[in-house]
Amino acid sequence: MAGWEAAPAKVNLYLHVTGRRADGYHLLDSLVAFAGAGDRLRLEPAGALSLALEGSEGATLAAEPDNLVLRAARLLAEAAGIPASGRLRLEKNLPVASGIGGGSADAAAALRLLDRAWGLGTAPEALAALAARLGADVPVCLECRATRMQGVGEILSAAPAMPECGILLANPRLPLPTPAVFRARRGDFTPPAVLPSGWADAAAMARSLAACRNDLEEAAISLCPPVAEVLAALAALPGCLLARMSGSGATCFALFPDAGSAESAAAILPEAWWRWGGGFTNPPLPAYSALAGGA
Ligand SMILES: C[C@@](CO)(OP(=O)(O)O)[C@H](O)COP(=O)(O)OP(=O)(O)OC[C@H]1O[C@@H](n2ccc(N)nc2=O)[C@H](O)[C@@H]1O
Ligand SMILES: Nc1ncnc2c1ncn2[C@@H]1O[C@H](COP(=O)(O)OP(=O)(O)O)[C@@H](O)[C@H]1O
Repeated sequence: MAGWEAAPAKVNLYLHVTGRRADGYHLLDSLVAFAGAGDRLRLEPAGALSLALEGSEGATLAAEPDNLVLRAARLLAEAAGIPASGRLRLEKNLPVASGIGGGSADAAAALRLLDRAWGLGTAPEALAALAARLGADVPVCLECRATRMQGVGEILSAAPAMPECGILLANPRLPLPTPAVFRARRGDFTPPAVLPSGWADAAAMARSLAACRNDLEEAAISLCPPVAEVLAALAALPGCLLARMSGSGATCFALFPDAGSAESAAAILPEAWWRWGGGFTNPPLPAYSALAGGA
């Protein structure tokens, strides 16, 4: 039986809203990276499909029938024409509804884990299509490594070569639902970013990213003013190279030269906040990659 499958936190290093589709969904351009922080998912042998929640944030999310992990499991089983089975255990460490895609990462982890455990060998493109049906962020979470995301999340391409870099995540423990933030957004659209093929070090990456923005930051602050306090606290940390909000918030991130300085800086932040400091995760996952040109 498979071990723990990692569901790392997704970080939008920049997020440009470039347009809007006729159905109301927003067109995005975003560089997405994955932090060492995350949830974990495990499958144990059992008959009927079930889900048990554990971990520091587990109590905030009931094992309701529409949990994204169960939806992913049922969708995969249905596509394969098999009954969904097994006892899933989700260790929930990421705050819920916080702009770091915990639910999307869990759904993607469920697709990877169950495809393997059920011996399905689903083609990467077919798995990515199932992922897109579960949420706009699930395809990029299936990749699980630094990726450029466009369209509403379905157009994925290789990220610039990422340097060694530390990342700190901080959330004021206030949930912020994604639809409300998109609804509150005002202003023009932003063109897609122009990115180099890679960065020599974290400082060069931060300088380049500083020319980009998160187009949802203003809307998130209007709905949840403490986001501005988190951003100010991060920007003031010694060694901080860039402070910005991730996704639709309320989690904000700060970049540091290395994982050790991000970890030390996290300890300075208020204990009442959810905070994490460390490095990025960038594993090669060729078996599940639907990126043009493969891994
Ligand atoms: C904003 C982003 C950036 O990575 O992240 P989060 O803040 O959610 O982590 C994502 O695009 C979110 O993806 P995801 O969380 O999967 O969104 P979904 O469940 O598909 O959509 C929730 C709702 O957000 C709005 N939505 C979402 C994505 C998009 N490109 N345009 C939208 O307008 C729609 O109102 C939709 O009904
Ligand atoms: N396994 C899950 N983890 C987190 N949220 C989930 C999960 N399953 C369903 N949800 C629902 O999805 C919504 C978005 O959750 P999440 O992915 O954490 O948000 P965000 O992408 O903003 O970080 C939550 O409000 C929650 O009710």
